[in-house]
Amino acid sequence: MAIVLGAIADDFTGATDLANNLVRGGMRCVQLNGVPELPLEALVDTSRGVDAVVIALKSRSCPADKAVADSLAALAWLQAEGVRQLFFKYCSTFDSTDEGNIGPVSDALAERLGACQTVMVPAFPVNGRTVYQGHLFVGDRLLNECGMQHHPLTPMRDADLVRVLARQTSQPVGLVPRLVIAQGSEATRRHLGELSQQGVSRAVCDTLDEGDLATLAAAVVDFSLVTGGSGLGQMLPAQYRQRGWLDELTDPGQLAPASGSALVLSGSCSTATLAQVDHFLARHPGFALDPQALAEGDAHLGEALAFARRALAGGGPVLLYASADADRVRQAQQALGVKRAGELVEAALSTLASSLVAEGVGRLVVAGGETAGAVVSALGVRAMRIGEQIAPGVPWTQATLAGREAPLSLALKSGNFGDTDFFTRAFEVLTTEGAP
Ligand SMILES: Nc1ncnc2c1ncn2[C@@H]1O[C@H](COP(=O)(O)OP(=O)(O)OP(=O)(O)O)[C@@H](O)[C@H]1O
Ligand SMILES: O=C(O)[C@@H](O)C(=O)CO
Repeated sequence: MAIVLGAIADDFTGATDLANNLVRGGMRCVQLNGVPELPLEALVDTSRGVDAVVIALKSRSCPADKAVADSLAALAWLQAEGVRQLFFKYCSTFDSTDEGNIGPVSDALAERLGACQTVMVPAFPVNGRTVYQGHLFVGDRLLNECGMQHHPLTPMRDADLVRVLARQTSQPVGLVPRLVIAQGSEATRRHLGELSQQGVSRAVCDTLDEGDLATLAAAVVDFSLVTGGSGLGQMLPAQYRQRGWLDELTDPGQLAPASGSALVLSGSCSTATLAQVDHFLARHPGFALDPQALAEGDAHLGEALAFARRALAGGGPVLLYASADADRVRQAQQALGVKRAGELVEAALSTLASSLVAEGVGRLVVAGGETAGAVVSALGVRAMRIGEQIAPGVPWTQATLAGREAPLSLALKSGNFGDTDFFTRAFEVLTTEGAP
């Protein structure tokens, strides 16, 4: 059967989040990192069939024109592969700035696809992200009070998504309210049609729970372009199956047993990650990277590497992190600039990953989407298979690396996903070589 869904994710953790939900919905899904340069068949084994391809980009916080260019290149590749529906995946906390990139990328994709209207469905209720009257909540807090107002790159200081999106696009933005969604998919489709007649081409959708997501999935299954978080991706496979676009439920297959030592790299400063770092450090060794020390030369990075080597020789797992609270992030950003502080951390974690994977790390957890994009690109990971779920939105994945016999097991954790014990639990749920 043809590829049903092509997705473009604006960061790497978001891509594995979506791929995970598609696999759990019974789709055979492949994640490709960066705009592919070769046809699918040249990149992965397609003999079991592929229902969905998720392309991970690092386009969330780069300049809007680059995000648009990369997304259009990814779309061209997906169109050449012949996908039925296009999904633009962004964060369940709608991470963006007033310049973009959600608005400009959605506009460019819609224009190229000839889509008169698309929906914005960021909600991911299982992880506490819901939308009501167009306002995004994380748990019981509005988006701008949940910690996201301190994000190092895309601080979210407004919870009203209609207003947030309106600042990023010249397209008219409207709302599909819960009152309509509660009446079912027919009423929702009708409401979208009415909005379209009024010229509203971007529809932010309220969503309180998975029932609402299922209703929305049924209402938009025939749209050429949908946008949102992985929650919508969780519900689309059932719609595709009803239309006969998918084979009966497929077994996503198991990953090979993992091998090699265990390392966690964290560049995420999100609230959940900070608690996970503390929890890990109470049990295992860790080294804190300081962006200002990194700016002074290679010595700090050398210390981190030496620390990791010693600790990994002791059995691991080991944590190397730049994760810091809002005050320390602000301090680093004031001294170095926002961009440079982020780049120094991403470059350091990428260098550490490359050295330590070459020396035998085989189980790697990376926290943070931008961080994961940098690390995974530095490792040269082009394609990933999805395996067991560690927490909602975070699966183990496996990649084949040039010059490495055993596959690398990789988990890319979105900043605010996972319970406090995520970094230790991740290694416990992974099947390792020699385990009974
Ligand atoms: N101590 C620090 N000072 C300044 N910037 C930092 C510091 N630590 C990390 N950063 C930067 O902050 C950014 C964090 O973004 P990242 O996407 O990796 O995490 P996240 O937003 O929590 O994750 P996600 O996008 O998956 O929710 C990165 O660019 C990282 O390099
Ligand atoms: O949707 C989410 O919250 C995540 O997949 C993500 O994109 C974090 O970067």
